[in-house]
Amino acid sequence: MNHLYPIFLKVHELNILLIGGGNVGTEKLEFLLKSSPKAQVTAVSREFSQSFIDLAETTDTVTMIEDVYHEKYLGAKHIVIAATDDKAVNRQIQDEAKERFLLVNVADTPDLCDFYLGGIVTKGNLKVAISTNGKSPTAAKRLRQLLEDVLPEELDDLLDNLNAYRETLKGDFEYKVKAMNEITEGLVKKSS
Ligand SMILES: C[C@@]1(CC(=O)O)C2=NC(=C\c3[nH]c(c(CCC(=O)O)c3CC(=O)O)Cc3[nH]c(c(CC(=O)O)c3CCC(=O)O)/C=C3\N/C(=C\2)[C@@H](CCC(=O)O)[C@]3(C)CC(=O)O)/[C@H]1CCC(=O)O
Ligand SMILES: NC(=O)c1ccc[n+]([C@@H]2O[C@H](COP(=O)([O-])OP(=O)(O)OC[C@H]3O[C@@H](n4cnc5c(N)ncnc54)[C@H](O)[C@@H]3O)[C@@H](O)[C@H]2O)c1
Repeated sequence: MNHLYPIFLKVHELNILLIGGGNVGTEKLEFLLKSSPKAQVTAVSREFSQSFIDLAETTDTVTMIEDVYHEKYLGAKHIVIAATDDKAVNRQIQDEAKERFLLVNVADTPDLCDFYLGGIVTKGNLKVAISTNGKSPTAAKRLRQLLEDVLPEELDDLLDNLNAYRETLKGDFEYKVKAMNEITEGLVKKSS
């Protein structure tokens, strides 16, 4: 069964705690910033790899704290991502985050995750998130690459135009739904 429910988080307005500044931590930060360049991230790690530091320094929204994990770092956070190479520490982070009802992701350990990070395609205002329910992150990556390639950049113009048209509609809600459905009908019509 696939029980996952995708949501689109405004991570520039939420506080994320990322623990572990090595290979996996860098990968998670890279994909986070690629999609959300102003993501508010506090990174705590015993030590940070040079690639993590280089990446973190590309934005002023990532703060690095060189320290071992302590539960005090969970304070004032909404979301936690554990990416240390110490399984016991990752488990401790998960336990202590759950006690505080925080949403937690233990990178690369599906059983300990409240949510998965997905493959993400951005075309202006359009955002497509991809998950394989944890079955194959590589397939999520390949699908992301495929969709990045086939979804035209013009999609964003289309969304802008539809938004402008929607603003011109004067009728009630029902009228607007009908008008929007009519004008977008061609998007899903199969040519015979
Ligand atoms: C999508 C993406 C987003 C991101 O990272 O932001 C992402 N993993 C990516 C790449 C990737 N990760 C790994 C490989 C090496 C190949 C391989 O091992 O398969 C590659 C491919 C590569 O790097 O080429 C290693 C790996 N990952 C997980 C496990 C454990 C397991 O599967 O049991 C292992 C084995 C660890 C080990 O061997 O010990 C688990 C998870 N990885 C997820 C997300 C979540 C499920 C997403 C879904 O539902 O599909 C989940 C469940 C939890 C999480 O981490 O959130 C990102 C692609 C971004 C992009 O390119 O667009
Ligand atoms: N590198 C990969 O591509 C990969 C692939 C699959 C699985 N994994 C697994 O993922 C885990 C992380 O791998 P990695 O390559 O990122 O390791 P890494 O050694 O590059 O990074 C681990 C980071 O965690 C930090 N750390 C360790 N204990 C800490 C603590 N108590 N508090 C704060 N920070 C702490 C270290 O300082 C380091 O920066 C490992 O268990 C590894 O086996 C890695």
